[in-house]
Amino acid sequence: MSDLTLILLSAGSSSRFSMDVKKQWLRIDHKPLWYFVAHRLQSSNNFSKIIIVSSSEDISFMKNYAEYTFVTGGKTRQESLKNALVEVDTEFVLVSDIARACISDDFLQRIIAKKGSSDSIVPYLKVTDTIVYGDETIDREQVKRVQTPQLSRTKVLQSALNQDEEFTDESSAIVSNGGKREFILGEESAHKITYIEDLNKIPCLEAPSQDILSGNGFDVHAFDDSGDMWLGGVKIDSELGFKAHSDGDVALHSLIDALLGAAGMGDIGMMFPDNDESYKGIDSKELLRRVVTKIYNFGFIIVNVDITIAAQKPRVGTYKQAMRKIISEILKIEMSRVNVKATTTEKLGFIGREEGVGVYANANLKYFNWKTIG
Ligand SMILES: C[C@@](CO)(OP(=O)(O)O)[C@H](O)COP(=O)(O)OP(=O)(O)OC[C@H]1O[C@@H](n2ccc(N)nc2=O)[C@H](O)[C@@H]1O
Repeated sequence: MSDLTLILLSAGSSSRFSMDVKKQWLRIDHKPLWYFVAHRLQSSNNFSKIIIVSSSEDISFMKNYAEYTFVTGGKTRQESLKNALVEVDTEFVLVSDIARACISDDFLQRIIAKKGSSDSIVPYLKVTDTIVYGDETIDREQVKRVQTPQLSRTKVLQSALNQDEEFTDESSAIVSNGGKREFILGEESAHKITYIEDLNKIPCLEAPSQDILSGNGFDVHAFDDSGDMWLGGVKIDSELGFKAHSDGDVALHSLIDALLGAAGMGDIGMMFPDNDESYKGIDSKELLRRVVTKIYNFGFIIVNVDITIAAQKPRVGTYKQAMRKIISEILKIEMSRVNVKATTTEKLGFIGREEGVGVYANANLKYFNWKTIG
């Protein structure tokens, strides 16, 4: 049984990355970055446990990829680390930032080889530039650029993090609390992805797969006599409405299921339960906006969508263009990539008996190709 646990911190907001996609969801082939890093480190060493720290929204999607121990992060890196340490039951712990994607096997083994020789094993890089601190030029031989992963004695680290002061790395907390650290030479390839430009400095990452990811949706709603009918994001002139918890826009619900399906994110009822009071009467365009935000945040782009409304009534011909316009605006794609069509069922079945409307939808996604930027 290994005496070493791996903690990967991936709860950052990616605010400095300033793109729709959160950096932990950049793809390498089909693997999101967080999973690429965890899988790469797992292949290099037999850890007792691998703990991934992220937001609850990310964790619910991360579980699609692997069965690691997932821990919800805190407001700061230190708080996230304290949350993760609760799950550690080994003498030693290796902590790394998910944004350091290209940690080589040699680098990892050099750190692990030092296990036990100090309270904290800390990789660093030398500085070659002239360093001016305030107005004073300081001796750069004394300056170290500290990296992760850092290997700590678990109990020493837990004690060090109980101080009030916030630290940006484990070794600083440990030394501040009277512990010892030993520096070892790091490596440039363990560069941390912070800004978009950093993507050009990460040699080990191959481009995302360019496969098309296809999903489909189907939804049905019965008519009611509310006279408040919304369909495809557009108000329909009708004495009828749709029986529903939300505004009943069955076309947008079907489109949402197609988008979630293509992304592997389950279905609309999982994301917006129809017994949740906060969705009572909600405008389904708002539900679609939340899904689109999640789609872009998690590293997808929308290629095209196609919607088929199966209904004896209302006739939707005159509304199609308005539907395509509002849907393309919400999806942030050209209107030419949004198709809306309609069909009757030749008076067959519940649709033919004018009891309600059914809608089929297809959506095609791709991974955001970060290799084409910067
Ligand atoms: C939009 C919302 C929110 O207001 O309600 P409506 O306005 O349509 O009523 C819901 O998201 C609309 O969810 P939708 O998925 O269409 O509702 P349902 O068909 O009742 O399914 C609800 C949930 O039950 C699950 N489900 C459904 C059918 C089934 N045989 N087994 C299941 O486990 C589905 O995975 C779904 O997550």
